[in-house]
Amino acid sequence: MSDPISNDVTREQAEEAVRTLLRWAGEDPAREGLLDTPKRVVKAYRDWFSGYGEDPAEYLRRTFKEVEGYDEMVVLRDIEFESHCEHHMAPIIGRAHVGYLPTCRVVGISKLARVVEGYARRFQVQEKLTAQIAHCIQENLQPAGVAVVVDASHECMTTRGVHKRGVSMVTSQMLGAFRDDARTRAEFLQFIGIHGGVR
Ligand SMILES: Nc1nc2c(ncn2[C@@H]2O[C@H](COP(=O)(O)OP(=O)(O)OP(=O)(O)O)[C@@H](O)[C@H]2O)c(=O)[nH]1
Ligand SMILES: [Zn+2]
Repeated sequence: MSDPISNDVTREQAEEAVRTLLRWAGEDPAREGLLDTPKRVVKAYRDWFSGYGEDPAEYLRRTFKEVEGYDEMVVLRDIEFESHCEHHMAPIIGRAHVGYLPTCRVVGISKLARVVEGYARRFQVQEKLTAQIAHCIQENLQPAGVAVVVDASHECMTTRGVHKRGVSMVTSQMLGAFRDDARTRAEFLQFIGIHGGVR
């Protein structure tokens, strides 16, 4: 399998960079317990950052004709994800809630979770992640509206820096009917368990 994230960087160069960081932190990369660490880290990066090798729009190509008689919103809530913040390369762990108002086509529900994964497995800023998910669905499914709420904890805030545990960041991107119609938005927020801003 070709390396989806390295571009012109070889696996050997990536492993050497890990050895450099280990040395910089005060370790001896030749120590027995660390010998395979660069290889493991590069493998972990392939997993965490596999989103660079994906086009999330592809997941939305396969649609079904709207289910007869159903013309209300579809909501997928509590989609767990792991991402990494682009400022500190520290984990962002949270949940995304995605809703849309189909016009004539619906998508297999797993595909909404795949879109979340495709963008989460990159270096991210939460606001950008939220907007990318919403715009991808809007552009590719052309529904009457899309709503995305992301609720996540940033390890750059919990394990370092300001050290605030239990803090989560909530972002939302509302498009179309969810933006224009307060009742549609309220219904979505009720579905995902947010009432008047309090979960
Ligand atoms: N808006 C936003 N901020 C983020 C996100 N992830 C991390 N940050 C913040 O990015 C900021 C980077 O600030 P800097 O002052 O450049 O970095 P720093 O010195 O490491 O800051 P501290 O975290 O306060 O120690 C920090 O306030 C982080 O909390 C995100 O997804 N969205
Ligand atoms: Zn950070």
